[in-house]
Amino acid sequence: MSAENGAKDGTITNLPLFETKPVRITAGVTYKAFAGTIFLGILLILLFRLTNIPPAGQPGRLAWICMLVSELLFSLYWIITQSVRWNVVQRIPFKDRLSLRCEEKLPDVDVFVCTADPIIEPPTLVINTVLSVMSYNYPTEKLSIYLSDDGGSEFTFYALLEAAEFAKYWLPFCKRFKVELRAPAAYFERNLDFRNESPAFAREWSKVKKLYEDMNIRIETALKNGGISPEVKEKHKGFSEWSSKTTKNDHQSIVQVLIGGNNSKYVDIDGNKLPRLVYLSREKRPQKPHNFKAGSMNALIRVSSQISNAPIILNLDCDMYSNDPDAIRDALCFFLDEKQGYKTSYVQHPQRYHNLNKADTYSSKAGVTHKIELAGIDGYGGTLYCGTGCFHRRASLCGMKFSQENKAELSSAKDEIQGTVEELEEKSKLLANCSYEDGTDWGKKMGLVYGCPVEDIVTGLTIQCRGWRPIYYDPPKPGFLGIAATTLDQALVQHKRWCEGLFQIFLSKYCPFIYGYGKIKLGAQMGYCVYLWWAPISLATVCYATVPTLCLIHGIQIFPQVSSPWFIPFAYVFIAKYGYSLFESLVCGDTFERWWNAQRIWLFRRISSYFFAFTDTIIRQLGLAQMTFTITAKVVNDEVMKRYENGILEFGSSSVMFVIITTLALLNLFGLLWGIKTIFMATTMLEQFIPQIILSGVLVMVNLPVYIALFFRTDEGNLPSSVLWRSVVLASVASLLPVL
Ligand SMILES: O=c1ccn([C@@H]2O[C@H](COP(=O)(O)OP(=O)(O)O[C@H]3O[C@H](CO)[C@@H](O)[C@H](O)[C@H]3O)[C@@H](O)[C@H]2O)c(=O)[nH]1
Ligand SMILES: [Mn+2]
Repeated sequence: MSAENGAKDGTITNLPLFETKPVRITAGVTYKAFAGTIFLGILLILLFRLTNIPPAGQPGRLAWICMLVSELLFSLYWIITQSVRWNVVQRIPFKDRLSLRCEEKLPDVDVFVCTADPIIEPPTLVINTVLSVMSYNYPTEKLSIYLSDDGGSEFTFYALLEAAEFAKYWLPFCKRFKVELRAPAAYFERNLDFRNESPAFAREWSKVKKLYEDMNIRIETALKNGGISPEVKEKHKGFSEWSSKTTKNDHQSIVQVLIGGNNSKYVDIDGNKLPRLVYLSREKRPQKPHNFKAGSMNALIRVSSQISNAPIILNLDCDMYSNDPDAIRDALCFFLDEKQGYKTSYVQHPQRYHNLNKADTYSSKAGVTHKIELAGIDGYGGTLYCGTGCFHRRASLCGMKFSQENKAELSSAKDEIQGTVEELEEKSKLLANCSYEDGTDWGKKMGLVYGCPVEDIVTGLTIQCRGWRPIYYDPPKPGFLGIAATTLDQALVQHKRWCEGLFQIFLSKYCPFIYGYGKIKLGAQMGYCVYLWWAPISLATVCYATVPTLCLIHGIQIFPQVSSPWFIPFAYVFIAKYGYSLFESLVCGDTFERWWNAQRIWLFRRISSYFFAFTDTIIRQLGLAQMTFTITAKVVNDEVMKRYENGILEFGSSSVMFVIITTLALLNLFGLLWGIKTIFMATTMLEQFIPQIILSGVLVMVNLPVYIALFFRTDEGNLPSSVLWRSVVLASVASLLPVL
């Protein structure tokens, strides 16, 4: 307290605006000793495999070699994952000091929100995100919000117009009553106890809620009618940009400054200025590649440089609303700190979600990833840029190299910007045209990097390699909340895209070990590979989930028998690894149930998403296919939602991914049944198969919901019989084929 008081007489300037603390979930030595024992176990396993390869001609030789390769892959991966556990750090900003010291020189901030499709990403969802950032506790004259609409939809434009109107009530309401949650949908969903509130509040609350609901109805009605009424269209010149020929993939640039300029109509009902609000839909032509989200971000960077040119940029996906009205101030501590701030390129928040069910069925929470792994990479200065919830320094995002000299202040550049709103719009349109980037460094050395489905990760890497130091900030109260996948199909498709992109980075010139060599720390290079290796590691999992079972069915032994001393390292590594994984999850706030579900989802991802990502990436590397980007759906019907809330896995289609999952589940069921039969027949060879029977048993337990969906469920989310037949055939053929 006394230090804070000292601020007034200036002594506080030597107190930092943020602090970095090491995090220990176990004492360093304990963990290192423990990891050492696992490492020893791994070496013994590899030694056993190497020294016991069956001679040529004996059945099971190939199977044995597959196991050897898998164990090698697992071992390498285990070593890689150590990097993110040895140097975990926590960042703590002091926004009170910021307010005391920097209130006058707070920089301008531009917020970019990306949307791409009015059906998959409903306009009412998009404007919730927009409203949550418009109402930040930040000087409104320093705040600009840009919505990039890759859907080129007049519904989204219309919704944004409505939001601009509603903001006149919403902002004063939030500020007057210090509302904590500033995304209206989420806010009004909460039950309030009006007994503790003043009558004035209750009155305002009902009034604003009514305004909000009416607005939503207007937007949804327009969508349902498939068009916007002529009366509405007359009210804004912007609608003239749409004609009957406008489609998502074929239209000119549209830039509309909805709020901005010094016109008095841009104030809220209390007479306070509103933040600037801009709608952008960059030009799209069918013959021109548009580079998906990366393309839209680069158009945003250029257009905003024309209109507000703020030195700090916050980048959000359309489903990710701000959950903390002070998030900008927290982030600024990392940029404005007098000693270290000038090195900061971006401040990444973890991706958190507001729609998780209790069991976290699809393991979206990823507690260990967020609390340990990502914070562990930060310890080596390698924080990943994750595409949303990220504050950037405009200079570093635009390709500038870090140098000690450019300690340039994060001052605002808006004085230089001149011209009427119309002039700005016209100039900006040119910057959003698809031909603008021809022959430039955009997508290569400037802005977000093109050509990769995880444009964020690769862009973050290039920024670090230019000498900047990003920060991973995981606040106790989530800064942003998005929508997690609510069906298995969505979850697997999303992970397939990520995994493909990640593996592609590893195979490209951006491979961290090569591109990052000498530029980022070894720990960071390894940390990247925890994710970039998802695809190749899946091969080891596919092998482990099939080969031992197939061997079991054919009476081929693949693990040391239980009485052999060689069995000890296998058992130890298995138990220690999974035991520690459970411990970590619990420490990160998960429950046993969530951890168990996570194991299932990891298995599913690896045998389907990641495996397909591996094969597809190889095909793409051979030049046989082109990059795609499947947008993750953000809405599902009520029935699906109900099942999700009850933690029931949602299959409901005959996707190939499901066929693979089911085939493996059935195969292991066959294996286990064969094992049980052997136990009852009590033959002498039983002992040597116990490890394989246990493995099949564990896999069967993990797959229980699959059997239930196959044989017992009758709801729409079950596994269709076509999947059953196909996988029965596949599993039977696999078990009948001889094991080499
Ligand atoms: O052509 C496109 C495609 C997508 N988007 C936007 O990109 C965002 C992310 O797309 P989404 O389908 O929600 O993908 P996710 O898998 O949820 O996104 C994660 O992974 C992406 C990389 O694969 C990152 O870009 C995202 O920021 C990150 O949240 C959304 O706001 C989209 O509107 C565009 O603007 N243009
Ligand atoms: Mn998303």
